[in-house]
Amino acid sequence: MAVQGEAFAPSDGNRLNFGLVKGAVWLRFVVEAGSGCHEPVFLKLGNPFGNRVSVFRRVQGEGWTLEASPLDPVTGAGQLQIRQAMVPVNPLPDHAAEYLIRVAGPGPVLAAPTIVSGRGLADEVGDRTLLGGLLAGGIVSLVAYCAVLARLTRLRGLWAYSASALALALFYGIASGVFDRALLWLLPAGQDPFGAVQRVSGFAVAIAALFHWFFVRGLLAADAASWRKPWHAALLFGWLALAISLPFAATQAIALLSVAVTIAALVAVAAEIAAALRRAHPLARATAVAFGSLAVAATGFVAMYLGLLPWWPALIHATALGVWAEAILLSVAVGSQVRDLRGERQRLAERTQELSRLSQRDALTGLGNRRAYDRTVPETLDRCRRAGAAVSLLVVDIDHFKEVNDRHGHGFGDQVIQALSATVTCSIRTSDFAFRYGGEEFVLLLPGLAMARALEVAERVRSGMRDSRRAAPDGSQPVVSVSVGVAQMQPGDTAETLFARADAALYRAKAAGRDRVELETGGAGGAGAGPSGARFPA
Ligand SMILES: Nc1nc2c(ncn2[C@@H]2O[C@H](COP(=O)(O)OP(=O)(O)OP(=O)(O)O)[C@@H](O)[C@H]2O)c(=O)[nH]1
Repeated sequence: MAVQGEAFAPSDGNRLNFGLVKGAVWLRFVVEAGSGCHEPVFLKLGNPFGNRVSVFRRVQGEGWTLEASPLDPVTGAGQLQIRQAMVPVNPLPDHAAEYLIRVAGPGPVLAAPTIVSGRGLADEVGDRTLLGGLLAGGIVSLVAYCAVLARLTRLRGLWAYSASALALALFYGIASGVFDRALLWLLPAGQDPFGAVQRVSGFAVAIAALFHWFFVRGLLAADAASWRKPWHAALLFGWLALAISLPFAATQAIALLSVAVTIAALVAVAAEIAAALRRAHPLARATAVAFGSLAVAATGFVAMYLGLLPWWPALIHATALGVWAEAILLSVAVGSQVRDLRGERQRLAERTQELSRLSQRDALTGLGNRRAYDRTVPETLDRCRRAGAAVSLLVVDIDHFKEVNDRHGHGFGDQVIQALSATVTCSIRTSDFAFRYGGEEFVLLLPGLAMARALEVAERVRSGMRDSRRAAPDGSQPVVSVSVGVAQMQPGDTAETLFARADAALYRAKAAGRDRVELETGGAGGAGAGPSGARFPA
């Protein structure tokens, strides 16, 4: 290849691409004498996969000399990078110079020679710094994003996703040369940087694929804990241990292992998605589309790398786009799942509230049941005691209810219970409480009412019940009466002692002939401490 003076102008028009060739590629070019270019010009051998480049130079009339290896980062004085051989091609004013360049590597060889000016080279370094910045920013934001999402959704698999993204970023960083300096710095003296590039990138892809599998498992697994099986961790740590011993391992073996692990992990991901699709997991389809887009791009990239497809740099970006497409699709899917979960939580909260309300209601009368009684009475007594307010408790029991049932049937008995409930509800204020304590026994809790007013309420219930009539199945309108026992809270009273005194009063009302109101006769916890009993005969 002869480089003419006018062809020195760096432009994309000078880009030659020899594609992927197995073995070695030899390039020969001549720089003619006095070509009149004074700006430093370089032949850049784009060589993204870390092949070896040797440059031989011959000035007119002399023998071939091996240029200081352009791949030696030390002697290259900043012009040489691991995968970019920069060969200075400025012609001598009087002599033509001839160059022979050999590009070779253990795998496919790519040689894409480009003429760049010194300024172009500086721009390229700037571009690379920008790319490095974007990559670093992208990684940090992706990890932060995954952390926030993981916290919000409690989907642990998202940590695996950010680990996968980190590993993939490592691959891209290495493939694009962003991490060259770091890699050279880390590499023990005497180690082959090209082999290291291949091994580290192979490892990075395999680790990305492994973490991807963990992520998809975490996302789609039927049993949330199953993805954390110990052998997953063992696999991962085994792999990391291999990665640590990287510089000492054989390149070919490691490359093969990397490919095997990558393929196995990708097959596992596909199997996971297929199983989730069969189970109709809500995220299965989005994951299939997302993973599919990444898989198509990555397959194209690998095919290109293996020489099955023509070299097309855009495919590298397609893989990056695949990653982003996956990230976006999964975000949308996870977001919609979060929305569904929020809705579900809201519905559950409402249902729980409803159930808790129902669990404290008596089905026949709609009044508070025994559970509501047990919750409300101690609380109310406490509140009234602290406020220094009086509180009275009434126990109301239907007289001869067994007889009512026996004579007129249980249906009619139920109607009587409902009638008592209605009478009770009409006789108290909204701030009072009424409970169906047991079968035909009701309890009224009247905060703020002392004995005299409580008696009035009790009497209202008793007379109201007596006056209310309903037709029995036999056409008669039997009178159904109730007996009431009344007690007022005394210092030291508990719900139990207060109830016991009201119940004792009720017992006396029953004993005295029923259809009457009886007051307590004892004080808190026993006899003699309270107001004296009173009787309201029918
Ligand atoms: N119809 C109906 N009957 C009930 C219900 N709950 C309890 N009972 C009945 O109420 C009756 C209560 O009878 P007892 O405890 O002997 O009392 P009583 O017959 O009212 O006699 P005294 O209380 O002494 O006047 C029983 O026959 C129970 O079956 C209910 O929800 N519906």
